[in-house]
Order: sequence, then structure tokens, then C-alpha cells
Amino acid sequence: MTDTAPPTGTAPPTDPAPSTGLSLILGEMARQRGDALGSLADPQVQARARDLAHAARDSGRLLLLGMGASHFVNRMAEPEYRRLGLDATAMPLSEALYTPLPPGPRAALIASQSGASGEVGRYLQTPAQDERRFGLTLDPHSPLAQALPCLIGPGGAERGFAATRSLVLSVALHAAVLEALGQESGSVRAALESPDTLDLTPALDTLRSADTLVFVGRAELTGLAEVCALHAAELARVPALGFEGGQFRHGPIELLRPGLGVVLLRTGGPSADLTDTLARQCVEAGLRPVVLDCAGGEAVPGTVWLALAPGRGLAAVLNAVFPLQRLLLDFASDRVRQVGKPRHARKVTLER
Ligand SMILES: O=P(O)(O)OC[C@H]1O[C@](O)(CO)[C@@H](O)[C@@H]1O
Repeated sequence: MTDTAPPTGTAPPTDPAPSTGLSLILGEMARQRGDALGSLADPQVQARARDLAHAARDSGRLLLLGMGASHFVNRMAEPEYRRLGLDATAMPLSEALYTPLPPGPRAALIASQSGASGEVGRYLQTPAQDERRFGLTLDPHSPLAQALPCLIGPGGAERGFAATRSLVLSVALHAAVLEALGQESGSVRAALESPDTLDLTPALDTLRSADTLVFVGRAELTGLAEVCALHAAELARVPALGFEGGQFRHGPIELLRPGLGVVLLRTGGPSADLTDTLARQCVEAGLRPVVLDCAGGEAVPGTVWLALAPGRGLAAVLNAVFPLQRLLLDFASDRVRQVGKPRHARKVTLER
């Protein structure tokens, strides 16, 4: 499978053969970079991003809500909003329904690629009070887009089961908001334009025999670790856990043993050394962790060390997400006959 950077623009998927779950996902991935670049250049997205940025700056507070991958993308962006001085909190939309934060002046961004998850409709029925609400979606006709001013990514709702294009587009839409708040977005554009040519064979060989997967990240890569675990569960149907690095040390490190597949996402800043220490502990425990290094470090012996272009923030997320998508799809294709065809879940979950 290859992943190159198309220039820009959206083209609807053309499927001459009947769609399978996998072909739908691959169709989404084929246009995710172009659509993401298109959304960053879209004047309507930029205007809406400015509105949201003003609302967040006015109150100093930003609440990020979503389900599944949409929540995990919010988790990737949350530290970036904090770095810009906002009191930003990402929480599952379902949690906000049943145990909401106290009312207070704030901006809220409800992210839902379909704009139609059951929790979205219920949240829209709750009184906004001092909350200035915005949406982030791919479907301009969705209940979310009809109810709130929205950042709308191009290309329509995602048809593939796992969040691939929607995840990349949601990252880009957050990057537009961060740009409106003053953060440069050149590195995000560069990440979207860089072809992903990393050889994943050694990583796949290491993970292939794993009975359980653990993904560990820190800072902006925490949400990425969490979404990788979601993808491993929904596509490969293996038990998979995603952790913030400190949380993994507080107990779950007891899981380390041969047969466990460990993927460490190494970001820059003070936590980089902690990731190296954890990698050494994995090796001592008799397993070979895969390390995606987004911070330009030196390989820890005994690991599968995958060096990516160094970056921070959402650029680091994007540098890592493309190889991780390929890794997880290949891993799942080894184990599941009809990858991307759910047995129990649905693409749009309406139940509460
Ligand atoms: O973003 P939405 O449409 O609210 O859906 C939530 C989640 O449900 C899924 O569609 C299926 O689990 C994910 O891809 C998505 O992250």
C-alpha cells in the first residue's frame, strides 16, 4: 500500500467494483491529504475558525466534545490550545451529557464527522446558557451543521468504517483554529504534503504475533495512541489499549511480557527521555517495542525504531498518522477476512 501526497482538491470516490469495507477505507485515505489541504485554504473554514478563536479568547475557555475518533482528535489538539493560553478541556460528548461541567462562559466545539451521532442530537437539545457553541463536521446537511456554525471539511461524510479521512480532516480543521489563534500552520501543511515512504516491514513483523496491543503517547500524541487502540480493536479485533505515558507507568506497565505488542509514540520536549526509558524497560521485559520517533532522537537498542520527520503539535500528529494508518490496516488485513466491515458497530451510532 502506498500513500502519496496529492496536490489538493476533492474527487468523489469512484468504485467500479462493489465496495468492500477495505476499499471504502482506502478510497477515503486516497483523498485525505488533498481534502485536508483544501480545508486549510478554504476561506469559509478560515472565517469560522476566526469566529471560534474569538469566542475562545473572550472567555479564555474552550470545551472540546466528540465521540470515538472525533474525541481522540480533540485530545490531540487539546494540548495545543493550552500552549496558546486557553483553558482547554476535551471530554467525550457522552460524559458531557450525563456529568456536564458547571455552566460558565466558554466556547464549545462539538466534533462529529457525520454530524449525526446520537449524542450530538441530545447535546444540541441541552440549554447552551453562556456556552458559545460551534461544530466541526464533514456533512453540511447533518443535524450538527444545521444547528450550529460549523467548520466543514470538504468531500462529504466518511463512508469507510474507521476514521481515516475524517481524522486527518479534523486535525486540519483544528489547525485552522490554532492558526486563527496565532499558531503557525506551515508545518502542518508540510506534513500533509510529505509523502509517506517509511518501510513498515520490521514493525509489522514484530507486531504480527502479538495477542494484545498497547499504544503509548504523551502530549499531542496521547490522542493518537488512543485512536490507534480504537482502530486496532475495530479493524483487527484484537484487545488494544491506548495510554498517556504517565498513566501507563501507574500500573499497566505490569502488562509487559513477550507476546505483547507495544507501540511507543515519541514526541519532543521533556517527555522524550521518558519514552526512551520505557523503551528500555520493554526490551528488558523480553519484547521488542516499535517506537515512532517524532522528535529526532537516537535509536534505543533492541527496538524497532522508526524515524519520522521531527515536528511538534499537530504536524507531529500528521507525520505519525499516515504510517500508523498503513501499519494498522496491514496488521488487520493479516487477521480479519473482511477488514472494515463491522459485525456489531455502525458507522453512525445513534444509540445513546
Ligand atoms: O464522528 P462521529 O460521526 O460522531 O462518529 C463517532 C465515531 O464513530 C465512528 O464513525 C465509528 O466508530 C468513528 O469513525 C467515529 O470516530
